[in-house]
Amino acid sequence: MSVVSTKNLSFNYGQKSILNDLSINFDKGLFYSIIGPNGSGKTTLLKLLAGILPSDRKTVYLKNDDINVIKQKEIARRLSVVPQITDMQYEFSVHDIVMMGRTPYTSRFQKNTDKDKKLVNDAMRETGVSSLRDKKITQLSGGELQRVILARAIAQETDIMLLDEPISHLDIGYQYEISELVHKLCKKKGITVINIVHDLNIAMRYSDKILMLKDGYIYKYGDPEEVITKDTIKDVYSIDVELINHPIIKNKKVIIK
Ligand SMILES: Nc1ncnc2c1ncn2[C@@H]1O[C@H](COP(=O)(O)OP(=O)(O)OP(=O)(O)O)[C@@H](O)[C@H]1O
Repeated sequence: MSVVSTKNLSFNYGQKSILNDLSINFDKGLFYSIIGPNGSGKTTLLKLLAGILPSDRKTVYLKNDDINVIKQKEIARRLSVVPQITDMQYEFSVHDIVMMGRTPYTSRFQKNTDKDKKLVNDAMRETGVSSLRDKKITQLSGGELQRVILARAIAQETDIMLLDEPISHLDIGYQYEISELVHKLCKKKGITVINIVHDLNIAMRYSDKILMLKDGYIYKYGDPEEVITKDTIKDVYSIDVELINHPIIKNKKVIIK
């Protein structure tokens, strides 16, 4: 069953057409990657799926509900977002930010429950930010901030997680750890992950399905090895690659020639 879907979704910024007639279903518990060149519409699509950008009626659905008729707080109980750029101007602590993941479940003056505290501590531990607990959010490195924002999304306990290049600022160790963690959340908790990623090898390794965008159109959609081929990469990114079998990992590796 689809937990998120689009039906003939199009989007313009002013006169400029950004997305064209996208119809796609995202099913429960699968790991989806969205790939495509800079400016192909990936972030725009993610924002429409999250209800951050307004969509036309009956073009974006969470289960069977048109996202336009779902209240913001209810959307936040169903879907969490790890955005590309998080502009942190306020002097919140890391712990405060992760606790904000619990906001969809609490009323204004309600105190945090034991469950809230446990979920927040667990999420901070899983993302390796427990030692930063009392640090100001404005004093973090790009990679630390990315992990804190992921912790907030985990604490939000949603069935759907949308991530916009969540590993772009991470060192190679954390790139691997965070990718593994998000994959584990998907497979163990049945969370549907929709992940924008530039690294084709990461996409190949973790995805159940890949959506490849070009100029706001779905260029190709399917299993990783159907989508990432010499021909599609040449056509979409204008580069020559080889796909080779790796002796240890089961997925093919993309090598630039
Ligand atoms: N607020 C905005 N106003 C006008 N045009 C915008 C706005 N945001 C994005 N665009 C344009 O929409 C197009 C798609 O942008 P989008 O951010 O969705 O691409 P992307 O595939 O995520 O790119 P990247 O890989 O660089 O992050 C681009 O041409 C961009 O310049």
